[in-house]
Amino acid sequence: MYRVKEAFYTLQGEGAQAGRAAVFCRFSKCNLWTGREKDRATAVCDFCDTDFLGTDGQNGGAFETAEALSAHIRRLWPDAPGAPYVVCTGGEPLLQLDEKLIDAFHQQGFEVGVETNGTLPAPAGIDWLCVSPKANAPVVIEACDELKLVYPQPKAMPERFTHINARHFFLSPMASPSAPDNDTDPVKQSNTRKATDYCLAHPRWRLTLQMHKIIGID
Ligand SMILES: C[S@@+](CC[C@H](N)C(=O)[O-])C[C@H]1O[C@@H](n2cnc3c(N)ncnc32)[C@H](O)[C@@H]1O
Ligand SMILES: Nc1nc2[nH]cc(C(=O)O)c2c(=O)[nH]1
Ligand code: SF4
Ligand SMILES: [Mg+2]
Repeated sequence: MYRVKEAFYTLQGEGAQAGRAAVFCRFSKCNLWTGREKDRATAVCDFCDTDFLGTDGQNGGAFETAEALSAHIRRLWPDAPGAPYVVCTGGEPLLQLDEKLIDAFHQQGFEVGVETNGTLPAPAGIDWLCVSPKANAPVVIEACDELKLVYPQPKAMPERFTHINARHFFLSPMASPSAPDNDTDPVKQSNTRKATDYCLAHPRWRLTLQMHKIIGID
């Protein structure tokens, strides 16, 4: 059984695939926060900008089989040329994503991207793996396509992750959890300046912005 909070067609807003059309499959649950506001202050990850509780979002639900979920996601891809792309996110997708589901997405013609906090092993077959470490949570994934670190995190500064075998190293300025866009988020504006300064001083790192919050889409 796979539990999905929501699924929607949009542009990937972050990282090296930013601007690419994708179906986002947002899995329910996370291992670093319950998703309840009352628990945020004591959570390992306390800045999450996402509601991943339950299965009640748009196109959400509980799916008995990998075939059922992959067919559901396929229906959200347009009938037009261009390589179909699904981004598995959450919550923490690696609590649920298994090889069976990756195979089923491939059967439907999708390339499979994953956004993970890196604390759980990744199944084989992922086409694009993005690891985004959180506070002092141990990262067990040692190779990925992109390392996308939310900045600044006092317990997860960039130097801790440069040993990871990644094609790209990104800093993503930390947004206020509930701000709908950048214009109404002075904390994010200040964090963007800090991330910019870090990248200028450490050119291995590149700046990435949450493009969807700039252009006002999901
Ligand atoms: C909601 S998480 C879900 C996937 C996975 N649990 C993870 O943390 O990578 C999706 C992406 O949003 C980023 N994110 C979450 N809260 C954020 C915030 N307040 N500001 C900037 N990025 C944030 C995460 O770091 C991650 O790259
Ligand atoms: N457009 C858009 N791009 C994204 N990239 C990563 C996201 C996520 O929440 O995993 C995300 C998201 O929520 N929306
Ligand atoms: S950002 Fe990722 S790791 Fe942190 S609480 Fe949200 S879903 Fe979990
Ligand atoms: Mg998001």
